[in-house]
Amino acid sequence: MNPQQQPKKKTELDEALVKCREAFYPALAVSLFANLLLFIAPLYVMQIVDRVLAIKSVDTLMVLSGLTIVLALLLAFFEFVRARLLVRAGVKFDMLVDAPIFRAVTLMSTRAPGVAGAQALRDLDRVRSFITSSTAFALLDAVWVPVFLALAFAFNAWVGVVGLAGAIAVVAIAITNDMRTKKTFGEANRAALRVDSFVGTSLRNTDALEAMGMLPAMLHRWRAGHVQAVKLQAEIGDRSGTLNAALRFARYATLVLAVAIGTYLSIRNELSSGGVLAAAMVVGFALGPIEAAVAQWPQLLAARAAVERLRALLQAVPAERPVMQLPRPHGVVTLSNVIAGPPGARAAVIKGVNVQFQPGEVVGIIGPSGGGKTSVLRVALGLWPAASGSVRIDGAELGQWDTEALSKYVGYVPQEIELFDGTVAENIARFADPLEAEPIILAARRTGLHEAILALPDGYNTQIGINGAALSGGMRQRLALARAMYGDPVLVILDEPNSSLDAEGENVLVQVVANAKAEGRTVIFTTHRLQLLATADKVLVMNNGMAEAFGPRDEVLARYTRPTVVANNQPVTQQTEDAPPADAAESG
Ligand SMILES: Nc1ncnc2c1ncn2[C@@H]1O[C@H](COP(=O)(O)OP(=O)(O)OP(=O)(O)O)[C@@H](O)[C@H]1O
Repeated sequence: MNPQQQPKKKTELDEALVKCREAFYPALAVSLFANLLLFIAPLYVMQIVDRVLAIKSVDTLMVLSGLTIVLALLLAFFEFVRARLLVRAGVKFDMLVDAPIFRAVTLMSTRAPGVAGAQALRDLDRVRSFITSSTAFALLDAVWVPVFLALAFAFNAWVGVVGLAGAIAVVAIAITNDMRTKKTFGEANRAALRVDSFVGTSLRNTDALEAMGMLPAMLHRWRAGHVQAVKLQAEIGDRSGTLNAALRFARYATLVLAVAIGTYLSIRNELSSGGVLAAAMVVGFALGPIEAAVAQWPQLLAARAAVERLRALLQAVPAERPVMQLPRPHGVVTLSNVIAGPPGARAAVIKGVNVQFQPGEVVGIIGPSGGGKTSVLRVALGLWPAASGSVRIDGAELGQWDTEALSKYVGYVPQEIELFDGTVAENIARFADPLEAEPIILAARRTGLHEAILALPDGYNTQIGINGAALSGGMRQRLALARAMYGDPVLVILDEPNSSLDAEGENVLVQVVANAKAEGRTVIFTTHRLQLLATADKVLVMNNGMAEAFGPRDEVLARYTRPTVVANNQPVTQQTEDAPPADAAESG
């Protein structure tokens, strides 16, 4: 159904990030305490070297060591609390965005089929694990680096200068690296996504791949993309290796400088021997978090890219505006001057369609392949938004309807049957929770499936496999029909519902359509076969995205065909030679 478009501004992701940030503040505070406690070690070393060794007091050694161990325990406690806070922040983030992302992924894949869905769910995992990762810890620590540098200055001005110079060197290395890697990183990401998408579509069509020996050609094509992705990853790996080497050098050089300066000051009696050791430790601690944060930079970039992709996804499929609940529709469907196409496409596929379908009316849509039959159904369902004109149900534009509420009154059998991994009952009931036996059995009976389902190994509880793999093509189509007839569908839309049906199945379908009509439902179907078309009150001929003809069945068909007589005495028609848009003349 038609999601209400909102201006591209804040998404649920941004709101979740703000909430997540709030959860970060306590973690940040705990980080400060944890980092301050780190400074116990240099102080301890200084006391030991300068005092304990000088006075040779075992008691002082024991007291100082005991105290330091207690403080180390406190440090461990802070680390423990911080880890828990971050894990909770990650879970909170996930909980806030998982439903909107799943919704966006689902809607996006009906509009632009591909594997963007799998990628988005992986991105969600990536962002959540980033929040709880050692990278997030390093970043939290890095925030306090200025405080440690200030402490280093307080300890000794020269030690502070060395620490500051080291920090500046590390940050400069990181910035240079970021500037050099950013482009390659983006390219590597896009290449990996292209390969993912290719694998996703190929794996869906493995029968054709294997049966027609397309595997080597596909392997060749996959490899080309894969090799490019691997090369780019290797390039990033190389640069990351250089970065780490440069970082290590900067850190060692800074430490050596700190010791050298400390020793020089010690020679001039401005610093004690313990002070020299402590100075090296203070500088090490001040640089540690920056170095860790810089080393984890690729993870940060990957998480940032994932956030951007998720944000773009949520902007493409914005949340619905809450709308007022409307009463059960009667099923009047009106398309007024509708121009539409797949989301994002420049050219219109439906080019100005004006039709109205009434409750209790059966409309058959015919026309040449590519004429726009499926597309007009997609527009009527709101799967494709109207670029101009309007689509109304009972006079209210699709946007005025609550999508979920309206969907209950819609039964749809798509051209490519989509069933979901679960039981027969779950699929008929559209995965309603809890499942109610009565409407499920009613839908099965309406479509003549009840007995066939009972004959399955587990009856209604039979697992049908991914996309109904465990069922025959005809059974899949009939199950999809039962799902469409589940509940109280006011609008029944069937896109070539008989393409996989045998004669018996087709008879059932004709009966289902007749019953739906008798119950006052609006039935719209596309077909290439005559038997089903005979049930239509009206015929819409779609050609080149336009409604070429719309009116009572016989009137419309007469424009394209000349009467003929067939064995079963059905009023059947044949194509005329001059006007052949409707391939409905193929015999069923
Ligand atoms: N997702 C899409 N993206 C771009 N173009 C599309 C998309 N879906 C359909 N089209 C184009 O819209 C036109 C109408 O397609 P549509 O599937 O509606 O035809 P149809 O009449 O149902 O054909 P058929 O009888 O073969 O199913 C075609 O030219 C098709 O290429």
